[in-house]
Amino acid sequence: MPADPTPHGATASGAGTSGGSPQGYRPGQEGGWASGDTPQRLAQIALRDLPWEIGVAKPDPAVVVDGVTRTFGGLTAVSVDHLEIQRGGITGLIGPNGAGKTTLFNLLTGFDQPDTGTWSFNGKSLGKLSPHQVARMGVVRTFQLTKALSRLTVLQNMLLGAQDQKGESFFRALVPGTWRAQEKANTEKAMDLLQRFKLDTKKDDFAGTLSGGQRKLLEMARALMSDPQVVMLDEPMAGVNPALTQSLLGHVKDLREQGMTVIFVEHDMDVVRDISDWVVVMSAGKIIAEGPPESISQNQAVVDAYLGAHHDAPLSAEEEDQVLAEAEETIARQERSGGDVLSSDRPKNPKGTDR
Ligand SMILES: Nc1ncnc2c1ncn2[C@@H]1O[C@H](COP(=O)(O)OP(=O)(O)OP(=O)(O)O)[C@@H](O)[C@H]1O
Repeated sequence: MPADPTPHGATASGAGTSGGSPQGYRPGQEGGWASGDTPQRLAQIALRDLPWEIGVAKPDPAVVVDGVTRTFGGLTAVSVDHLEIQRGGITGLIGPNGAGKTTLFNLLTGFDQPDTGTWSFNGKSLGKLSPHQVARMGVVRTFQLTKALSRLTVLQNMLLGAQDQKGESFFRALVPGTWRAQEKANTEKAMDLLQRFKLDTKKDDFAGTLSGGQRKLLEMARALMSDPQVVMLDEPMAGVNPALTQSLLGHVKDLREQGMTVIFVEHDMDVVRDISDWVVVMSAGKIIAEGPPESISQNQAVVDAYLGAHHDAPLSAEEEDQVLAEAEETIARQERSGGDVLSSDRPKNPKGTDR
């Protein structure tokens, strides 16, 4: 835990009152908000003043998680007592391989169902909803291993991300005039986004021909087709070459500037420090710390469970064997499930991070 768990002299009592106003600051106060501050700036100020405590209430939470557990056989993959995600902020979710980050993403977005617990967005329960229904409510995610469909073009992939595609409905399809207009609007929107992500010249290329970084960009652009309010990014930088990293980072920051709430999983601590307003650390399914980025490296539990790991050293022969065994297990599991496995099934790095 931090030496001073209530930095800047804030108290826990200021947190937890929803309604959109950060507590503990008044206009004109040193370091406080000014009338011209953007909602994002207000979110940053509000988060900066919170105690660095697990489960701390946020001034204006977009997502609230309570008592969510998910077990696989005897393994507890996720066990989160209470977590609030501040609206309009960028929250980094970090932790060693196998900590439960992807499983938590899967649960929050309807790709998996928990054993226990509730979670909500804007006060509305997201429990028992399908991924499609969750996306309609405004919460979308991307995947560690991108789900771009290789044999569809870039533009077709984008159009798949659009909500309320009237052309998908049988009865509406009988009245093509209704969906042609929407298809046109969706195509225009897709092209705007592709331009923003510098993929417009590739619109007719098959997604399978894109580089790893370009696929990540496509996945992010596609997620935006449904006008989400919360965007959950699972390792957006993994496998991206340095030339594209800055561009991707810029796009993530842009999401916040446009008023979206961002939650992202990342192993690269430089990236986490650069873009996060708040960091949540998981280990063995539990949240072991929460705080602003600068608080994390001071937290002994985090250093012990994650940062202090010898993850920059080369793999030993035993660790290589472990990676190979896990890869074989993943492939076998993929074959058993007909190839449709979630990204959480990929092999783990025994060093604790992917760096
Ligand atoms: N479908 C599944 N079946 C069985 N076990 C699973 C399944 N999905 C995840 N697990 C297990 O749950 C634990 C949490 O996995 P998860 O992928 O959520 O961790 P993570 O923090 O996202 O790791 P990484 O950083 O490697 O992606 C791991 O021990 C993993 O092996």
